[in-house]
Amino acid sequence: MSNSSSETCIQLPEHMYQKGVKHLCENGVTQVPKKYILSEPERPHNLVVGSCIDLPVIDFAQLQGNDRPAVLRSLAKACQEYGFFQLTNHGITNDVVGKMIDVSKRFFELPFEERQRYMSSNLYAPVRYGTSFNQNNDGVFCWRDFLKLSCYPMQDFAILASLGVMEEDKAILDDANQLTMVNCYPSCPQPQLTLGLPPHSDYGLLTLLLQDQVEGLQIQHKGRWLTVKPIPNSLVVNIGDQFEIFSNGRYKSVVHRVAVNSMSSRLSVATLFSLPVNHNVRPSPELIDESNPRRYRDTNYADFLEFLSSSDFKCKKFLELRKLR
Ligand SMILES: O=C(O)CCC(=O)C(=O)O
Ligand SMILES: [Fe+2]
Repeated sequence: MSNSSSETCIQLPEHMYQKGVKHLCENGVTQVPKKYILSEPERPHNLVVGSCIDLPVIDFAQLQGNDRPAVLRSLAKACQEYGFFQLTNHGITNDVVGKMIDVSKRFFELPFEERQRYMSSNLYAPVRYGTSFNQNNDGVFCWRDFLKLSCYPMQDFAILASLGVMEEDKAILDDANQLTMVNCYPSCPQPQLTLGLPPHSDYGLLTLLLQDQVEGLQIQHKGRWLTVKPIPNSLVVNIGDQFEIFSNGRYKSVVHRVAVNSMSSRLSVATLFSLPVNHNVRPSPELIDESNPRRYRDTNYADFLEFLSSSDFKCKKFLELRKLR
């Protein structure tokens, strides 16, 4: 397959892209339109040779038992080294996990006219069907459609115990926001030219990700892109920017991206847990001392949204801007 040059690649009217990738595919697009083609250095080069990793696995059932101290140590190590881990035995039954994936797939299989009812340009709409990352702003579009759902927040955070912070700091979790992004990455005729999601870190505290059995998530580790091997019925958990700040840099919000493939469509359900819009996040006082001074300035979600609408969404720039020098 050739690396299509600008002379041969297709261009469609802008309103076609705004309707989403699935809609394009349903309308018989067999080549990646120019709108989605990344510049040469930004393209995924390790689609074929990309190494697959087994992320550290945390067994949630063991966390509740006698081995808790050892499991908390493994959890801390995973958050420091990878910023990611897979969670097994999380208590959500396989039946519920299967139904979540199934109902999500069925949404994207609805006729376009049905899906379109949920489209909105308002970033705060509680239910929103959209495409790319930020379709109002993206220069190059990514090969993803999504359904965003505002949810009732979860409550239990063993991860705070792994950092060793005390009760009062758990107040950070009061009034938190929970957003669920159901991501659909349709199969792509030229996956070497585009990405399902560009390199980014997640803005919130934590992200829990349920994925089907199709590989695609890649994390940056020691300068390489590593593909996460899905474990059936498990959740991938990753540290977000707010948690990196709260932990004063002990835990890492790691850059990741999504590669697409020509064989099958991929589905993931990402639940992003973050602080309320106007709540400031700052390093926990318990994690600051003379030898480990405060490393980040106060920040909130409104700052992040402003960053998103004002500049290109690239790598870790937001977190870099919050660092104290
Ligand atoms: O689909 C995936 O595997 C990752 C999704 C993701 O990174 C996100 O929604 O922030
Ligand atoms: Fe992400």
